[in-house]
Amino acid sequence: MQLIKNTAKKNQNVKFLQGNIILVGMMGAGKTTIGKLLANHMGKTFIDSDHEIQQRTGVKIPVIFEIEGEAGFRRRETEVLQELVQAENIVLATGGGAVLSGENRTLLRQHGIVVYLSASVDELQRRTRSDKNRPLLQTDDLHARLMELHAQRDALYRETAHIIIDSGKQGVRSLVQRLARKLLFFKIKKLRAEAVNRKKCGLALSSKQTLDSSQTDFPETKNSLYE
Ligand SMILES: Nc1ncnc2c1ncn2[C@@H]1O[C@H](COP(=O)(O)OP(=O)(O)O)[C@@H](O)[C@H]1O
Ligand SMILES: O=C(O)C1=C[C@@H](OP(=O)(O)O)[C@@H](O)[C@H](O)C1
Ligand SMILES: [Mg+2]
Repeated sequence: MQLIKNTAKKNQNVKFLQGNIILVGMMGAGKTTIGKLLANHMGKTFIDSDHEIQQRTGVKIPVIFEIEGEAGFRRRETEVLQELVQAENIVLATGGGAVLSGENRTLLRQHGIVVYLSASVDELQRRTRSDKNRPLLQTDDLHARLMELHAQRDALYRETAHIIIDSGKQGVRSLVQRLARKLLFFKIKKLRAEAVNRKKCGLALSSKQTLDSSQTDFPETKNSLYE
């Protein structure tokens, strides 16, 4: 009986949370790993922008960096993101540098709930130290490089995200469950804010019988679920 209740509740939540979820964060934050599990948990399709770029070019990311430089990779990344965000009901894992462009940041925020998976530099170092597929991390001093990238990017991830979650403190499965709960609360909060505003707009209309554009704008839900 409990199982039936739980399943019914999960199905309700799945329906309620239709739409895109977009993961941003540093290399090693877990965007690809958590993204796959989250998509499975929420009945969404998983897409990874790096994977997509590799599919389309037929080569691995280090080869793109070698031939076209980082600038060439960034052009491809923007192009692919513009296309991928048009999908519906996906979990999109972006590459760690996607937020470097203002154009990308706006695009991502407009097309889904953006989640910043944050982690300490020590944790990121543990997770990426033996990786050969991240050209920006092929250096003698991995810790210093990660510190530098984190200093450049942390504010951009925060600016882009609707939700921030620390990905460093627990196993991946409980992280996915915690994130799913946060997404649910975020949606509830957003709908409440919209309902309150509709009510306000209605009252303003009946008293003034006018409606200008500032009254129709719903409040930004920006960064409303920080830990
Ligand atoms: N929350 C986590 N806890 C422990 N290890 C993790 C976690 N998230 C990812 N990892 C591990 O870190 C490595 C990098 O993860 P990945 O998903 O590729 O990160 P990203 O796509 O953000 O660069 C992988 O080996 C993965 O298993
Ligand atoms: O942070 C970055 O600039 C990059 C992150 C990588 O993706 P992950 O964040 O999935 O490792 C990949 O897009 C490329 O190597 C550049
Ligand atoms: Mg990844």
